[in-house]
Amino acid sequence: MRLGQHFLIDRSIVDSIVSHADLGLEDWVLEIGPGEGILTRELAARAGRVYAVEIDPDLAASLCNTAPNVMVIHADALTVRLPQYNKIVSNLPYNISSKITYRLLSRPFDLAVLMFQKEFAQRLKAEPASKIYGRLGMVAGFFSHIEILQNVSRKAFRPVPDVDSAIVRLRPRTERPQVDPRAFMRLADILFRNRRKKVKKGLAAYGVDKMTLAELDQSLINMRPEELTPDQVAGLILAIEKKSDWV
Ligand SMILES: C[S@@+](CC[C@H](N)C(=O)[O-])C[C@H]1O[C@@H](n2cnc3c(N)ncnc32)[C@H](O)[C@@H]1O
Repeated sequence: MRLGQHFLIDRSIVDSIVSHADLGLEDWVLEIGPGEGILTRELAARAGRVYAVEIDPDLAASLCNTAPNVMVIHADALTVRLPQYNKIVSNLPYNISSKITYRLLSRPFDLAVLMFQKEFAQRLKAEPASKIYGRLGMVAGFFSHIEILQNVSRKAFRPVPDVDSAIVRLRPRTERPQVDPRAFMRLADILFRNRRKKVKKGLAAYGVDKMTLAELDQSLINMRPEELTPDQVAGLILAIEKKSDWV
């Protein structure tokens, strides 16, 4: 389904998502893809504000009178200028899971409770060197602590999708190495475009010259991208910046 319109019908799942978000009146919540508003109404009852970003014009129009503290934004969540929020709570449209996750991870937030396709949630939380670890796991693991809270049967949605789901909680890693988020994203992207090659090949594509490459930790740069932890990648970026005046 093009817009990923599978609506939650199981109230116990709605209650679970909302309770894991630990909401209070001080919270401003971003909801991506409110749909018919089953989650939106519960968020509005607990949080100070809810920004609900919905791409479908009919659904957006029908949500407008949900509650006085719900601001409906009729737009594409991938491109719209996002409002200020501190928590993100959404049953996401699965067709944009990767792109929206990359977008949200690099922006400030206190807590996110999100529903993803189950396999996507597993890739998000994947450990380095595991079969399913890739760019997504590296980037998500750099920016956040990830918990898979609960698996959700496909029967909790109408129409019933072809896949099961999982509720995931993300908390920002305040202790992460201080590298430019855009630099991290770019290097992770380049490394996994060359995932069968050694890390040094990806670094060359990132723009690192031969002299700088020779000064980096050789055991790291001779590994494959999927063997590197997020912090080892961040360490490489810091070392490159230190050894060259190249930013
Ligand atoms: C999986 S449904 C979830 C609906 C609702 N939150 C629920 O739990 O019942 C995803 C929703 O996201 C909307 N959507 C899809 N792509 C979108 C985009 N790029 N930006 C904003 N909303 C989008 C769909 O129209 C749909 O209402």
